[in-house]
Amino acid sequence: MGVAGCGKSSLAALVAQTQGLSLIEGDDFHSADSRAKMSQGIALTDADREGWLSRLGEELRQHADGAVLSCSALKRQYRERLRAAAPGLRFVFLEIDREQAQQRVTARAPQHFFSTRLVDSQFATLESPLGEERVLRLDATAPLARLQAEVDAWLKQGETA
Ligand SMILES: Nc1ncnc2c1ncn2[C@@H]1O[C@H](COP(=O)(O)OP(=O)(O)OP(=O)(O)O)[C@@H](O)[C@H]1O
Ligand SMILES: O=C(O)[C@H](O)[C@@H](O)[C@H](O)[C@H](O)CO
Repeated sequence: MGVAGCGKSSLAALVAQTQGLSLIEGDDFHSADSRAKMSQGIALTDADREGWLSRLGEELRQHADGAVLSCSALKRQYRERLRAAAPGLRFVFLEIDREQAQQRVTARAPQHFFSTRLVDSQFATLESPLGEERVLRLDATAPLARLQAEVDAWLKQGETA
């Protein structure tokens, strides 16, 4: 989880591969309207995210033996929705600052639907998950291989906040 550009998709794909788990790419489950809004620089609302979270919850239920989900999960209420669908769900929080996120989103803009104008709104919406159960905070600017190793170690050792 984390704001646009923090590296959710990149890390989730690596973790899914090394753990032998299915990958659920959260962006694939946004409605066409939501994707159009984001590409036009219009931030999603709770109502926009409602059906999306239901679809993601359904995906998690269908992968009861485990999966890796890349999902912004910016607000606590969104995370609670996902936890309700998958009790014991763990969250890896990729923490990044505004400047770095903006840089990454701008650099990938030619190949990505997400508008470079929406980075500020991602930070305005973000409610830190620190203090919630089963959350691992990682520095999103560390090399991907190191992030993946940290996640693997965390999964192996059991819960660490
Ligand atoms: N640890 C990292 N170090 C350097 N660059 C990274 C790292 N993780 C991701 N990136 C790069 O940052 C950009 C954003 O990564 P990615 O698409 O995985 O983020 P995201 O959080 O899934 O974004 P979104 O949800 O907005 O699609 C990509 O260009 C990716 O190659
Ligand atoms: O909740 C949201 O606002 C969205 O899920 C976004 O975070 C983007 O889809 C994603 O980051 C793509 O760049």
